[in-house]
Amino acid sequence: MSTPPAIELDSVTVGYDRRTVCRDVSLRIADGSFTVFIGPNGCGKSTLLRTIARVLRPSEGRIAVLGRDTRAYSRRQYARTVGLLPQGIEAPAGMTVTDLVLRGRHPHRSALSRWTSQDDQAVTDALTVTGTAEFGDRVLAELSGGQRQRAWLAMLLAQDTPVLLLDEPTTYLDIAHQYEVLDLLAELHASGRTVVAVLHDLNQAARFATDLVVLRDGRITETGHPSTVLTPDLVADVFGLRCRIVPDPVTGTPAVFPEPTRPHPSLGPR
Ligand SMILES: Nc1ncnc2c1ncn2[C@@H]1O[C@H](COP(=O)(O)OP(=O)(O)OP(=O)(O)O)[C@@H](O)[C@H]1O
Repeated sequence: MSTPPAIELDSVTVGYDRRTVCRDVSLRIADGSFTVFIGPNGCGKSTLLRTIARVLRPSEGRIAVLGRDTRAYSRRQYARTVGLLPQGIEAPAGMTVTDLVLRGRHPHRSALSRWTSQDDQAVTDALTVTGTAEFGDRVLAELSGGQRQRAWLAMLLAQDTPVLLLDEPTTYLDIAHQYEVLDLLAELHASGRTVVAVLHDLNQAARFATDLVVLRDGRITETGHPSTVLTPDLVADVFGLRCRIVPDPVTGTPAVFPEPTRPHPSLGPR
């Protein structure tokens, strides 16, 4: 029997109050893929990710995760299966990094169960790999944006789910920490997890994704491997940007170089 997709959307329509954002979206995200959603601001990337995470409820259509309708999961079962790193979340006042990461273990424990060595290990590992152990005792509100982002990522890792959804996980991070996080996601992907992320940087998307999903105006316009999807025509069409695409000298994946959007004296004649 073939493996079911990690995530399957069947004619999903979703939005806010009476405003529809994504209409009739169907998509299969392969189990074990590293899928990246790209598209212009406001096209519905976060909305779709939050719908998969069950934060938003589709008005039409259905979503299945690991072959099972998402409505059939209990809250706890879903939190053990799908982890979400949302955008712009606030932690409760006074919460420390370690408190936050401990919360990642909640779905794995019942009210009566004891804290196990497995819980301990998951928390320690999450703090270590995200480089947050050194400020584990500090209050989140007093950290820099990048430190806070890594703390939320540590919580997600402690949750230890087979499916990870990440909405712009590199926001606030300096370039070294961006690549550390992306390399960490690549490692999680290599260990068999399904990673689905929203990224704005097309070069990073092309470097890390096994599959790109291109959205525009709440609809999917293209899906596939970055080397076939990412073309100058697609970038012009979807983002309205003229560009050249050359192989990334490090990885050979497509790298996007924009043409100037207005005359720029320092560029000289070409
Ligand atoms: N809570 C909300 N209530 C009402 N409308 C919303 C809400 N959140 C988002 N929207 C609207 O839904 C549309 C899609 O937003 P969404 O955040 O999904 O886009 P996005 O592709 O993730 O954008 P960005 O790249 O700017 O993060 C936008 O027009 C936005 O204004």
